[in-house]
Amino acid sequence: MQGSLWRRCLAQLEVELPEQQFNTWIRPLQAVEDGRTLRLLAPNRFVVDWVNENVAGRISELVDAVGDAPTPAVVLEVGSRPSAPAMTINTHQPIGARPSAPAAAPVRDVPAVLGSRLNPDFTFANFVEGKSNQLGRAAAFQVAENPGRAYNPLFIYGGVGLGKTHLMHAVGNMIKARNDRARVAYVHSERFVGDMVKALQHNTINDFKTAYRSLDALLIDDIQFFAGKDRSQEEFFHTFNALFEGQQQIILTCDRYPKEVDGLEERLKSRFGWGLTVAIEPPELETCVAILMSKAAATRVELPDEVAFFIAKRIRSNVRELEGALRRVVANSQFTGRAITMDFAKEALRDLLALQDRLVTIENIQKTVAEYFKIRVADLLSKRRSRSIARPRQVAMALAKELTSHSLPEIGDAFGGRDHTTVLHACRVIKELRESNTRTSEDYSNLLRTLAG
Ligand SMILES: Nc1ncnc2c1ncn2[C@@H]1O[C@H](COP(=O)(O)OP(=O)(O)OP(=O)(O)O)[C@@H](O)[C@H]1O
Repeated sequence: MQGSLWRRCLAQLEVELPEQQFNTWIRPLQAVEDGRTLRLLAPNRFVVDWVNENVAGRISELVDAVGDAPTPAVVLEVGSRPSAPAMTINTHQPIGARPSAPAAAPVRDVPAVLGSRLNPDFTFANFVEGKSNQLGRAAAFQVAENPGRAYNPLFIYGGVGLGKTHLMHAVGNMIKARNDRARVAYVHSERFVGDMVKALQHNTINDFKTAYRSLDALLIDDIQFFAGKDRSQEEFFHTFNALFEGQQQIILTCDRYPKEVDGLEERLKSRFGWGLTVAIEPPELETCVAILMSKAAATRVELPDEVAFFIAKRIRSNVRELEGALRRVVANSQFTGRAITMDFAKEALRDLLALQDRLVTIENIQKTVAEYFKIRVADLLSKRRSRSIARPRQVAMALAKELTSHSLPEIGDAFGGRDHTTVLHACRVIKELRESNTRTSEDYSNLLRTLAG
């Protein structure tokens, strides 16, 4: 059982920390208490580093406050207890709900209704690691090594084309590589909805249910498509519960943090947070360059460093666009027989770059918003809180969220180093005001038109 001292600390931390932080960093900790020491075992070094930097002091204070004298020493390290699944610190997880997968199913193939749609090209080996995706990759790798037991569900979210699907397939491929009898299915959420509708029409919903529930791992991509589809959510809710209780692995991706998906049932949102929720951020320049080099090497194309840097600097939106640009350069070079040089790349990408130049940047938004409200950009970045500055700042933040692929922390940074929760708050306020206040609604629409045409 989980030690009572840590349980009391946990209860307090759950109240004090934002839910996402608590779920990501604190919930995965496993506690071992012996009266003198409270050992906190973290699944990997990222968790250790984060806890050390952000909450270690607070944990010590809480242990001081709630522990018996003499206060136990707190030790934080990477590790896990041997019987991890039953003892994982997960206040919602039914402990020992079902110890193992159902007894030997007669056929171990993925049922026909699902088909195995894993893409063999998406592996860990060709996934380039960088600061932006480090935690996501580490978590995915652990899930692949220990499906159903490391983090369940694993929820990966982030903007388009940043590698969520790639990571998800990488997990599936690794699970299959380690155990070719494992039933792993990748299903886009639109396909789930479509298959379910068909099953209802053809009266085969029971087969549909059995098929999904017999999996060892279910990977569902882009779950934002479930929004507003109540019957599918209902079905998925039961599938989720059945898999979760059987300790079968669930991996989900989404273009945003689960709580922010409008039209998704609360009970699903809360379940999505039971395991680990990780964000994939847009890659920084060096990672973009490394991705380009790796993709070029995979197709045996020689890509000079300076050209890789040039493409990475100019195409900043996402990895898919980056790949598209590289493909275009390579195709042109193969077609014309010319070597890939800087001049060649500039020429090959001329149209794309012109388009890119017209894309909206945060700086551009700040400039336009400042002009519109007749204030200075510096005001937007300042700490001033008067309404005449704070409201335009919130509008600018909401526009940055809507029109760019930058993450909330990046937007916060670009507005004078603000926290991502401030950006989130701004987006919510503006969304509400656009519905209730004509003035704000008009201002916002005018700005949208100016910026995005
Ligand atoms: N870190 C990376 N290393 C190598 N390739 C990457 C990386 N990140 C993304 N990619 C590549 O970028 C392309 C887009 O990635 P992917 O389809 O996984 O994005 P996504 O986040 O699922 O996007 P969407 O939300 O649109 O589904 C893929 O070809 C993928 O291989």
